[in-house]
Amino acid sequence: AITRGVQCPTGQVTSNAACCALFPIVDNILQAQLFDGGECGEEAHSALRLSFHDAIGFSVNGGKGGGADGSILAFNQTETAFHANQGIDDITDEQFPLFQQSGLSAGDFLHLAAAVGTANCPGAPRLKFFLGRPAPVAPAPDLTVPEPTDNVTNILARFADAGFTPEEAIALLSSHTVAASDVIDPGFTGIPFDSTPFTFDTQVFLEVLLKGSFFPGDGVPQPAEVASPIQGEMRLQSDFVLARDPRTACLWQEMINNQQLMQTRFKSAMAKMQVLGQDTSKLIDCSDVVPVPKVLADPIIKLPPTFTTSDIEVSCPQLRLPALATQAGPAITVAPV
Ligand code: HEM
Ligand SMILES: [Ca+2]
Repeated sequence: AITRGVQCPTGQVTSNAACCALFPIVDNILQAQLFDGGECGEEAHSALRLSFHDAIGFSVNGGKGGGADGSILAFNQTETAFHANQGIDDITDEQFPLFQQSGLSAGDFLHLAAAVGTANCPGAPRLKFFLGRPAPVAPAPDLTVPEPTDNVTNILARFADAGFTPEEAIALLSSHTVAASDVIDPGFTGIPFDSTPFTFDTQVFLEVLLKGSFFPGDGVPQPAEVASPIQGEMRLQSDFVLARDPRTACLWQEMINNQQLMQTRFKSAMAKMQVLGQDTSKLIDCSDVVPVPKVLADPIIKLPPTFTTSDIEVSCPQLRLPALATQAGPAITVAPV
């Protein structure tokens, strides 16, 4: 095979010499320090969420923020005070000194961190990374980040204003397969959104559609949540309504047990999101610095123990549900992450 590209002083091959500087940042700053040696843990999850909360501060109609520019990191005092960014100061606090050490712009550092953190989650697609975002000029204004109490009309309108179709919005929500809540339920942290918060599988699309009966933490329903199917799991109201609304139900349901579809759609929606508001003609494709995620040995998902297909609240009747087996054993409780 012909090797195209350049060999870096550190040994790796990349398409552009400008990308060589990123390998030591990926290995020594992101993987070794931020992600505890390459884990799909709390920091990887939060780095992915942060890329969304940064990028979505944008409007195709103008008048909002700079999009995927790192403003939430550079101007963290301002943006972390917004209600929708509650709890996100944990990850901006961790990233800020590492960003300063890296020599990258805030946007490049934050969006590289999201791509690398996601790559630590088995089953994830290998996200792209483009280098060269200028320093952000100002914080994003408040009220650009969707809230879990928002209705479907408002959520889709905000995504559309930022340039995303409903299909892309649902694709981006694949991220809730590696996610947990720290602030919805007062006094309880790390409450996962599906039973496999360390695996980038399609389990979340299934579990959000199952009949719900539990509230995690102290068991008191909060305004942002609705009953979940599994003890210890949280179901966001926004995920619940998006999974059932005629405008998005089929986009949601077709992800169930379709690892390939989820990966393809998530990868392309993330590629768009991570350069939102940027002049892409000035960016360099450094995607080959992103680690290759582990492939799932078995991407075929199962219903949680005791559930059957009749517990699925089918909301897209025109689409046939995949045949799913049920995991053996008694009802499970999911542990905090
Ligand atoms: C309708 C849009 C969305 C809403 C309403 C929403 C809401 C939330 C909420 C309330 C949390 C829990 C925060 C906490 O209690 O700590 C959360 C976590 C998370 N969200 Fe979203 N989200 C949305 C879209 C997205 C998108 C587009 C992404 C990424 C592309 C994303 C990635 C994540 C991740 C990875 C977490 C877990 C963070 C962690 O475990 O530390 N979300 N989301
Ligand atoms: Ca999962």
